[in-house]
Amino acid sequence: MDRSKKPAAIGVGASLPQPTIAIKDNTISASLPSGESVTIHLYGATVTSWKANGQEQLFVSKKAHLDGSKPIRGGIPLVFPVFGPPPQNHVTSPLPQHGFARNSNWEFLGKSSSESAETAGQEKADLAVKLDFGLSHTMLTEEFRKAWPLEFGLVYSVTLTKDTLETSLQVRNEGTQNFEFQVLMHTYFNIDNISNVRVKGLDSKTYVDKTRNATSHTESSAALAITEETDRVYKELDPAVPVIISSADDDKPIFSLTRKALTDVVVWNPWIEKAKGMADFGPDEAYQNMLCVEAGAVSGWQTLEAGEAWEGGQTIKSRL
Ligand SMILES: O=P(O)(O)OC[C@H]1O[C@H](O)[C@H](O)[C@@H](O)[C@@H]1O
Repeated sequence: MDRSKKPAAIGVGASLPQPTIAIKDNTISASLPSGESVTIHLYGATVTSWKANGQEQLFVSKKAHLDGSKPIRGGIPLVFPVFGPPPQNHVTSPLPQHGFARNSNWEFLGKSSSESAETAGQEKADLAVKLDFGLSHTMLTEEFRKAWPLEFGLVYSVTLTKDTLETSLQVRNEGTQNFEFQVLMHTYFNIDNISNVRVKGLDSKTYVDKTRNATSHTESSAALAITEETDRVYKELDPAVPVIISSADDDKPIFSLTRKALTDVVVWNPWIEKAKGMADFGPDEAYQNMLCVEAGAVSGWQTLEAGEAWEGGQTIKSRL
């Protein structure tokens, strides 16, 4: 990891309340003076808490392993360089499901804060704190390095503002040959009750239904209700158009999700039987309190030439 690229503090007004950072037990937390906070485990650079409007916005299973023995079941695990079970006869074939990023130890590169000059001292909405995390091929376990022997650098940035959480990933090819990758931000949203939410913004989009032998369909619902096991990869979405989790009662948005360079969106809920079957998912009925809406580039492969960089990300707005 090139440490000379550490982020610098920018535009910090000395007299204004500033974000605070706490580093404890392999987790990094940042809080804004207005009360919002975010926590990231270095294991997987997994965001495990995002509090806004006085409420936890992310779902984490009560049985999640937080000791680095297994990818964390909840929050925002980062999927890289392959989504799902790797295909056969591919460079990613020896890797586990969803790759190695979510089960590797990342390093904390530092934080930066910013506040727009026009609003400084008046409107705190623009105060932002950005935490950067790095993972490179030299940091992987020997097993993962053997399984994916390519030279890469990842910088994952988590930015908290009063109303949003942004996660973005930069992938650098530091080797001498091209490589292919997939990436996905596997966000587990915390919801009151699955029967009371709808997913909007998928209407007329083509999706692959992984619960029905990966068959292709076209979404006909403008407000998708989740009433059974759901595992769908929606393709070719305009990243600038939000996908919205809304309330079925009053149609108000609960979360909205815009993306950069991530044109696929996965919608996943394990429902009753699958939830029971996952040893790290609990309690069993918690499938009612979560919905994964995952921004990714997973239906094809991104090709990155030697020396080149790629960047993609998501911005989540909560309880608008
Ligand atoms: O159990 P995991 O490896 O964490 O995967 C959890 C889920 O991730 C994605 O949403 C996939 O589309 C699902 O097929 C998978 O079951």
